[in-house]
Amino acid sequence: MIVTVTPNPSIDRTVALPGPLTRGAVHRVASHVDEPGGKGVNISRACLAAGVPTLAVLPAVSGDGFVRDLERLGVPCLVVPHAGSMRVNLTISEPDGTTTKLNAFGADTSPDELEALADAVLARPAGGWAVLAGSLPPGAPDDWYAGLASRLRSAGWAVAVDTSGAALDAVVAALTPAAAPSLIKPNAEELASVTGEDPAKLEADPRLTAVAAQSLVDRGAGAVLATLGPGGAVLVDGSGAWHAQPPATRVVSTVGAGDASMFGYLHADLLGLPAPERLASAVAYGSAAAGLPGTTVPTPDDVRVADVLVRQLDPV
Ligand SMILES: Nc1ncnc2c1ncn2[C@@H]1O[C@H](COP(=O)(O)OP(=O)(O)O)[C@@H](O)[C@H]1O
Ligand SMILES: O=P(O)(O)OC[C@H]1O[C@](O)(COP(=O)(O)O)[C@@H](O)[C@@H]1O
Repeated sequence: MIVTVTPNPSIDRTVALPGPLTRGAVHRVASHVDEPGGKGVNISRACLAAGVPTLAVLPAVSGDGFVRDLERLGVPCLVVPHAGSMRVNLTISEPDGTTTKLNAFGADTSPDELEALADAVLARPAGGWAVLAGSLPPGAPDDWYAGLASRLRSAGWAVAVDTSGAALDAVVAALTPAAAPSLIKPNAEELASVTGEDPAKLEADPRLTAVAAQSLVDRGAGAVLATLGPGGAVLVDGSGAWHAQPPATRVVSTVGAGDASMFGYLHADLLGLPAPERLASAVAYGSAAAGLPGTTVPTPDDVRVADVLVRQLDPV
């Protein structure tokens, strides 16, 4: 079971351009599509495609188009009543795969709404993974994920966190072996921001990434899956460090690649696979997502795990 919590979901609007984007110019779009998105929502959609039981917990105006779209897709969801309108995150997709994202803040949340989101998971019998994912909406305290991760761990959940900025800083500041997330999934920029490294150097150097990731494991994180875009990903846990190189990929849209890699990791974990195979699954899913348009979620048929090259890194 994978329960996802997305406190700041989004309508993902993708406009595909017939040629390169020129700043300041008027463009005619080749196509456009709206999809229900946000990090946990995408992970629940990947669960559905792979037959993994899931529940997507999110705030929304009940019965609005976003919820109807999720229901139409068949995504099991628990919707906490929300007063504001759903944000729209805009992706501009160019024919060479260049992806430009403009992410909105989202509508204000309230303490009641946040507690209802937390209760929705805490009221369930613990089992499997709880995934806390995406930015926090305006009005949420920066340490909301850190506090919820600790409560969920105490209740017996395995907890995965994928966030950025002040919310990620707070998760890292609160790391202790007893209350830390079981998995943190930063990309190079996010890992750099909490370790003081240079993101470009991390992307180019899996060994340096492993050292940065190990510093979070040393402070209590169960494992760190550091994704490096075209450079694949590095996994560090208490037992070792590995790097995985993706298969050759014709990139169409990288939106949702990180969410797909989180799903690939969790799916392999639920199957009881060892660390190198969890990493291979993460990278195969991420790269499959990068080869699909918009926020399209990969299905198991899209994924080429056998083409991912995994190597163990020397002890950090
Ligand atoms: N240009 C690319 N080519 C091949 N695979 C990619 C590319 N960009 C992303 N991926 C795959 O998606 C995963 C997640 O991408 P990344 O950009 O690091 O995450 P995020 O979306 O969280 O920033 C990578 O580990 C990789 O497997
Ligand atoms: O909450 P944030 O950080 O604004 O991110 C939300 C956006 O990220 C996505 O979940 C995609 O994330 P990834 O590209 O990192 O997988 C989109 O669906 C959504 O628009």
